[in-house]
Formats: sequence, C-alpha cells, structure tokens
Amino acid sequence: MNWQTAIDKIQLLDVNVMKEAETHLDQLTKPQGSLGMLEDLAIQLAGIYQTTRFRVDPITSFVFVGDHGVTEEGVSAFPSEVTTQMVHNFLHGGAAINVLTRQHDVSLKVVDVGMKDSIDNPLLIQKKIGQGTRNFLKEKAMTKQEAIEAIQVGFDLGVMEVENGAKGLAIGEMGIGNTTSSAAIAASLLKRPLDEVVGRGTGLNSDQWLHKKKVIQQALQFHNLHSNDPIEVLATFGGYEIAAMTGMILSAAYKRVPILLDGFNTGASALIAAKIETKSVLYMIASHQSEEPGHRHTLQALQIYPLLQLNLRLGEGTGAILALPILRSAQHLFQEMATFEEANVANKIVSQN
Ligand SMILES: Cc1cc2ncn([C@H]3O[C@H](COP(=O)(O)O)[C@@H](O)[C@H]3O)c2cc1C
Ligand SMILES: O=C(O)c1cccnc1
Repeated sequence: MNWQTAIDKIQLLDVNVMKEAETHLDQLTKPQGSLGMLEDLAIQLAGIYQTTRFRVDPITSFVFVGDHGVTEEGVSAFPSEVTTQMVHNFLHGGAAINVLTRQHDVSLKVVDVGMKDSIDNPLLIQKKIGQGTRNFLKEKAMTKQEAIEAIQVGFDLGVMEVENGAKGLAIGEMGIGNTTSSAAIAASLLKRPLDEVVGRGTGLNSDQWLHKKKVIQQALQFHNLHSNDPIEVLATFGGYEIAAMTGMILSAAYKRVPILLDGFNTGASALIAAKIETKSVLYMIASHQSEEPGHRHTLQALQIYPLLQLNLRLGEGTGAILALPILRSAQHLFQEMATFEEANVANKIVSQN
C-alpha cells in the first residue's frame, strides 16, 4: 500500500485496554508504580497490541544504508567508503549489531537504500533509490520524489515483516556523514541553535566540529527553508536511509506494533515521522539517549523517554537491541507476577498444609 494513503489509517492506542493494564499493574504484588518505566512500557504495549496478553517477540532489526554527498565537505572523521566496508562486515556477522542481535535472538536485515557502491550478495536487501545523496551544501540531497520512494521502501518492508509474524521492529542505520543530515533536520524541525544539535559523530576533534557546524549553518542559509513540510526538510538534507527509517516507523504505527528507536539518526527519522503523522509517536520506544547532543532535544520534543543512558554513539540499531531485554522484562512482569489476591490464595494453601 502507498504510505501516503496508509497514514490516514493510523490509530490512537486503545485506551480501554490501557486502563485495564493499569488496573492489573496496581493489583500485582508490589507497591503501586514501583516498576517505574517498565509499568509505562507495559501499558503502552497493551495499548499498541490492543490486548493485555501481548507478546513482543519475534522482533526484527533493520539496518538501512545510505551514503551522503555532504561528506565531500569533510564533515565526518571517516570517508564514505567505510559505509561499504561496514555493509560487508554486517553481511559477514562481525559488526556490533550482529553481535547484539545474535546475543538477543533477533533476526537482522540489511537494506541498501542509497549506498554509493553496490554489493552483490543475497543477504543484502537491494532497494537502492540513488547512489548516495547529493551534497546538500550545494543542492537538495534528494528530490521530493526520491524521498517519498525511500519512505515507501521502509514502509513496505515493515508491513511485510509484520505480516510475516514480527511483533515488533527495531531500526538502525549505516551511512557515513548521516549525523550531519540528522543535525540539519533537527535544527530545522526543532528550531534549535546548531550548538545544541550538532555533535561530533564518529569522533571529530574540536576544529572539525566547528567546521561541521559551519557547513550546516551555510546549508541552512542557502536553502532558507521556512516551511515545516517534513518531506521538504527530508529531501533537502537527506538521506535515503533516514527516509526509509521514517517509512518503517509509519509502518509500525499502521500495523500496530512497537518501533524501537536507536540514537540521533533514528531520532531524526522519528521527527519526520511525527511531523507526517503525530499518532506515530505513540508507537515509538526510545531505547536510549545517545551522546550526540541533539538526541536529548529530539526525545524531549517527541515527549518520549529513553530507557537507557549508556553514552552510546554508534548507531546501527545497537541501542535498540540493548533495550530489548527491558521490553521483554516489562512483558514477563506484567504477565507472570501474582496479584495480591492470588498471593493470598497461595498463602492460605501453604498455611493449610
Ligand atoms: C567503523 C564505523 C562503524 C559504524 N557503525 C555505525 N556508524 C555510525 O557512524 C556514522 C555517522 O557518523 P558521521 O556522521 O560522523 O559519519 C553512521 O554511519 C553511523 O551509523 C559507524 C561509523 C564507523 C566509522
Ligand atoms: O546517535 C547515533 O545514532 C549516532 C551517533 C554517532 C554516530 N552514529 C550514530
């Protein structure tokens, strides 16, 4: 289905089931509210799945890959070629996201939405829209049509995955230079000063960081965007992988499954998704708060609260998978703890013997 048609069908969470979940939590053998954010999570999950007997597994983790023309301005500590090298690494199982998805029993899918190079490998999902974006200091990174198509890639993959049995989706990305795109998106949509949203990405030194800010500043002036149109912002700054992640977020909301976000880049795609359809935010889970300074502001704007604070600044979806055990625990506690009433019954049985 066309994502632009589907977004009209995105619904609010089921408040009746959420009330039921809240009541159940208050009957469990613990002081009320003492499981903190795990209680909020359980209520959110019940509202998403429209049942208190929800199950979060199986979850599929997606890594979307795209290159960025703006890397020619020297905004990353690494060259674009590293994107391709890392995709080889993903396909051979050696990257951080491979280790974490194996450890936590999650299937991993890698999607080329806009890598400069091409890799002929059946393990790589081939959905290339362009061979890297254009340099947004000089022109728009993508056309609006390309942005719309890249959103469709993530949307279709998400819908298909849920129709094939996934109960949740996790998103991550690989694309050298993409924290520059994300910072430009965050600056545009959050209307925050660059000092607050531009970070050091893969590890820029202070001079390089100043340079990155200057490049983004110039680009913001050059494009002089006054519209809040999320597709316009996305097309202007890129990238293909950010667009595809936006599509996957929308698919999760459409298919009523939770979407586990990762760091600053997935945050940028979440900002775009939220502008496209506000209700999509209800389906988001903020796994962690990244070291990138803009991520805090992104999460604040979305009003979603990170489960972890581990000073991660990697991407790939790593933070999302690290938070998965918390999601699973929220489910198990909710489903398996005894209520006070059940515990009293158990006590009576014990005391009678
Ligand atoms: C070896 C390596 C593995 C990575 N895995 C994710 N990223 C992360 O770093 C990139 C963003 O940072 P910047 O905007 O500074 O280029 C993205 O590709 C992101 O996923 C990596 C970066 C490198 C170098
Ligand atoms: O927060 C992130 O997702 C991030 C930070 C640095 C580099 N790549 C990704």
